[in-house]
Amino acid sequence: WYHKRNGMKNPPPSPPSLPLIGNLHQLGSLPHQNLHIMARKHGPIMLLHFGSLPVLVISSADAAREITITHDLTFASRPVRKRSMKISYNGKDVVFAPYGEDWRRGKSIFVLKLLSKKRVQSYQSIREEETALLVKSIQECSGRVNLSAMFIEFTNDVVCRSAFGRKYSTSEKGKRFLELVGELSESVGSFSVGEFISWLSWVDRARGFDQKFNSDAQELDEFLDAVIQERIENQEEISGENFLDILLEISKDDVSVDRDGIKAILMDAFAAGTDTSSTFLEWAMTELLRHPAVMEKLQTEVREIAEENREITEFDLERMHYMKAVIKEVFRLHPPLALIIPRVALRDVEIKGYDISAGTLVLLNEWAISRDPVSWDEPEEFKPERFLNSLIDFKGLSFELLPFGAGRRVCPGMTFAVATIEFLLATLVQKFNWKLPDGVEGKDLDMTEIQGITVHRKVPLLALASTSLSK
Ligand code: HEM
Repeated sequence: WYHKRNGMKNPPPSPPSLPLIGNLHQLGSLPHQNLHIMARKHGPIMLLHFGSLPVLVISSADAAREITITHDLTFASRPVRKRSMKISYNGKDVVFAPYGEDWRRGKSIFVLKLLSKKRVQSYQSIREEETALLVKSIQECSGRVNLSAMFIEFTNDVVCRSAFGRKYSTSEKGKRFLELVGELSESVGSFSVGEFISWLSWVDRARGFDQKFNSDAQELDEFLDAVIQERIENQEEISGENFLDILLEISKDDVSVDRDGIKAILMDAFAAGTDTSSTFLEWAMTELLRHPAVMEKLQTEVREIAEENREITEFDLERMHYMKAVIKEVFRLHPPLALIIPRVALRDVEIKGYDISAGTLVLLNEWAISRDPVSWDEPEEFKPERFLNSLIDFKGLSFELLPFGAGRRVCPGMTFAVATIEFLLATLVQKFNWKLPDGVEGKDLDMTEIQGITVHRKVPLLALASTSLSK
């Protein structure tokens, strides 16, 4: 019915669907896992329907290349949805902006001005200071360390200092700001019934979703406005060394970067840059605690390159080849954005012989791609060694590993995120020995996932740390 209506000659295989709701009921609470199961039966290029909206689900490296490189321009846009438009100031940001002039301008600000290699190096002192603070809190913790909570605070502080030049996690207002960013991004990321089935939009209204979303968005807007206003009124505080100062500087010459544009870009940095990195760190420590032999090998490498009490340098990190392999393996098994931020087809196109119509929503299931047995031996096993003599990287050219996406919409925060993650992870294994509390063995560690903005651990990760001298 759907296909006939859309006039498609050869649509991709589709699982059976229900009238009116399509396949929405099959997504469950962990859509990436359920879509993975469905793709095993129907193939790596699969067509679903959310309400009447056609949704293409991609689950292999080969098909991902078609979307992100071969037909990059056709799939360079994001769907225009009510909620994402609201928090992105009508697409004045980068993450949710439809393909066009605003997106291009915003993306080049991220790539060239806020997150260039040189600029990321200039944030090194922030990474060092925040890592030292985390080490200190672990040393002061007499019992179990809640690593999940610590990683969230750490990444929030690193992004906050890089974005605003100061931390907000200590004030009540600041804490509320971070909470709002989390809640709003999560609700944009979830599949709300009313967005796909317009006659059911009363369900969202009746549940109070819309009202809460709008009042949260307003509160967040007021916070950002106040921060910007304060900076404008205290010109002497402008250092030019954080996102806000750089954006204010750009807005002097470029009228298109107005107040809303600045707020939208700042919002992106928090929505896209905090939970992604803390989720990664949480899974990295989880896998190391589950695999003591990998932990030991990593500690040996790190401690040989940077002896115990010496601070690790960026030059040291470059020589830590095993650590880089561990990081790739964690990204492979636990991509923080398991379903890459949705794209949309701008025109009719043929993918591997299948007809895709303009307006189709595209979901790249990175979780499925990086577990595909066609690309990976023993895909469910955590084996960093697989990367030691391999050219596969996560920079967007190896389609079997795309935690940061690829093509025009690739993540501009990769260098920033990897610098933060590498430095913290190396320091944590250099300075401490780790084990699970209460005699829990690695193999018994609860690995249940939960879908928020990212796919993170359902149960917080608790661990015991001892200084590496007391092995
Ligand atoms: C481990 C950390 C991170 C992961 C796994 C991650 C992953 C991703 C992914 C998968 C996308 C979508 C790419 C696509 O559609 O092909 C994306 C987009 C984006 N990310 Fe990241 N990201 C991370 C950190 C960051 C950081 C630290 C920032 C900024 C401070 C950032 C800013 C953005 C922006 C602005 C976009 C939108 C790009 C566009 O639509 O053109 N990300 N990220």
